[in-house]
Amino acid sequence: MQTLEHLPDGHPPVATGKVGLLLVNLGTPDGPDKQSVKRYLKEFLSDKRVVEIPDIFWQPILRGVILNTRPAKSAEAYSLVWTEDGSPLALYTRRQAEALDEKYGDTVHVDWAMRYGNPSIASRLQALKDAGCDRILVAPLYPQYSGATTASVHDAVFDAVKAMRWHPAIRTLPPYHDDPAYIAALKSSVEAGLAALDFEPDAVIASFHGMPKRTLELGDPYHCHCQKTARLLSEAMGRELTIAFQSRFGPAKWLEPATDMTLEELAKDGKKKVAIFAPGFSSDCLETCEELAIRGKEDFEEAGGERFAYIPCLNDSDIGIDLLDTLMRRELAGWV
Ligand SMILES: C=CC1=C(C)c2cc3[nH]c(cc4nc(cc5[nH]c(cc1n2)c(C)c5CCC(=O)O)C(CCC(=O)O)=C4C)c(C)c3C=C
Ligand SMILES: [Fe+2]
Ligand SMILES: [Fe+2]
Repeated sequence: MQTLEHLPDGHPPVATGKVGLLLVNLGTPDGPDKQSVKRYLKEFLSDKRVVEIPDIFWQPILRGVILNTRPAKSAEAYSLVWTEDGSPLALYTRRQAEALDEKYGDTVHVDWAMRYGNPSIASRLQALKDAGCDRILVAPLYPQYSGATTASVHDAVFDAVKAMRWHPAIRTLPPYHDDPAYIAALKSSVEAGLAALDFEPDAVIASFHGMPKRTLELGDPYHCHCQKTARLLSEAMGRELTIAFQSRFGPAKWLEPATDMTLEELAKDGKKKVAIFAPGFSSDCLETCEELAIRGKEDFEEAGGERFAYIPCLNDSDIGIDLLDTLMRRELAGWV
């Protein structure tokens, strides 16, 4: 880090000359308890990018109904997947940042943040700034763009810099749903997962997080990005993939087919052995560890399925870190 020289009297010391990289994921509660989950859900579900209903209608439902019922149920689910080092999402995101920081040494200062909960985007951007980073690449770790995820991270970043007198230069990582490096990483990881099974699946399912169907009609590219990822991966692997959308929330219509219904239908159609993976999540999290690996398995077996395998996300595997490295180096070009 350089410190600006020849500052006039009274000017505070200025740290400058470094490049920062901030990995950002969705966010997770501080603990698997009802209060922590309630705090997290309140912040998450009050984001207008996530629930696009005017506050006058939505806040009474959120505060009067959802925050009095969902936290207990969700806390129970979180407690099933919580690790000694915290929530899986926070654990893998931190490890991804540490692995990249180790790779980049002094050239790039790497940190991580969560859109909701801790560590916040504002606090980590300020920490990078304080460490002398005047050029910062912000990387929302979502391969497929959606307003609810990628754009919401951008909102939080630009809200945070609004409070700064001297802005760092900011770059953001574009969606990488069709990037050959991403498709190749998924192919290697899924093929290794399949090769380790002691059965040949009748169906391989790519399960993406769902979104309200209305967002597609309003022009959000998320659904198209998911379809393209699945098509490119299927072509690269030379095998059919079944696409499905998980984690439906609320009464509105969501993208289809739903993962739980797909598992049930496959079992009923005689496809008794399945493998499932979640290409849209760069880290394992509640939605993969609990909803897919635990509940998905139960639902499939209850419907008559016999063998079920969950293939983990890229996380901080060598394949996963190499992918992040490729993506970040490209976006850092000219800065390092
Ligand atoms: C990967 C992309 C994601 C999209 C798109 C997305 C949209 C979306 N999610 C909700 C509601 C919930 N999601 C929850 C958890 C959750 N969601 C994502 C990712 C995407 N969400 C992740 C990575 C996680 C896991 C967080 C963790 O701590 O592990 C939850 C909270 C859990 C629960 O109570 O079930 C909710 C609620 C909406 C409404 C939405 C699109 C509008
Ligand atoms: Fe570093
Ligand atoms: Fe979600």
